[in-house]
Amino acid sequence: MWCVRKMIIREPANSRDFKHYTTDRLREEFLIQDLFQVGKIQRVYSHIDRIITMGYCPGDKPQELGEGLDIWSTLGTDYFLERRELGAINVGGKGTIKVDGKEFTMNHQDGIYVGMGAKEVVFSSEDVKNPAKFYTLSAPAHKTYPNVHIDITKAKQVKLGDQSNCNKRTIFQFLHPDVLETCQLSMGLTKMESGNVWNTLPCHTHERRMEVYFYFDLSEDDVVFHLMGKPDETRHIVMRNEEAVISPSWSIHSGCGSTNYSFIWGMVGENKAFTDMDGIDMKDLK
Ligand SMILES: O=C[C@H](O)[C@@H](O)CC(=O)C(=O)O
Ligand SMILES: [Zn+2]
Repeated sequence: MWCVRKMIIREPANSRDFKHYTTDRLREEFLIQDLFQVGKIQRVYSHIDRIITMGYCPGDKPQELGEGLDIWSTLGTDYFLERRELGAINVGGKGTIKVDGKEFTMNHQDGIYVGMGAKEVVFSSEDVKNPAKFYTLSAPAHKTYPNVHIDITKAKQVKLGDQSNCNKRTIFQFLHPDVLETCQLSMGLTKMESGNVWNTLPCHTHERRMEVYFYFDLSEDDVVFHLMGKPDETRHIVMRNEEAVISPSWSIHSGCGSTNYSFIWGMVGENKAFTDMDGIDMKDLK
């Protein structure tokens, strides 16, 4: 893992090398920690589809999207969103996001899409004691679509699973073609019901898109065993509250919690077809 001018860089991993990774190596390559430290910004740039996973947690001072970054030497542009789009969901207290002077109120669980070309994006918290936590993804873009604020009631809902399989959950699709337009970024939030612990089972891959999962709503003593790898060669990463994990296109991404939890998923790649998945038969898992 290496850090270039305040952004951690993650290189892609191939599935043949992946088989030999130790627990430490798995965590170094795929796990993203320390997303929300008041007054600090976390940014992890993956060479897989060039997705950037970020955490903004403003204290008494607002935070600017590209703050502290040498934009030219990291992104090769004059400003952060010159050739990029962005999605964010607030998992903390009330805050605001100002996009080129227009202020969007961001309540807990509100999402936003910011299109290519926005010059200034500023994150603020209303109450420093209960700061906003903006989980933010950005991907390369080549066209400008309008900025849209989406509260959770405007997200498209899909109910999946059942209590007897411990996987009853609701998928809230925020950045989805039926809700708003993006170039390539898809994003949403999945909530497990009480007593339900398995996400994304039966599991899948999607050769055409990579995905990042961000787990939250967990207590200090709870964990999610996040499963990854080729379906016949799985590994796990123990994840704690407010940590994210990168999933290459060849990898499953599923998990089992010590309790119920929520997670934000984000995808980039060839298409935005949420249902374009290569389903894995339970019998083929190893
Ligand atoms: O490709 C789609 C993603 O893996 C997730 O949206 C799956 C998910 O939220 C779930 O099944 O609970
Ligand atoms: Zn997926």
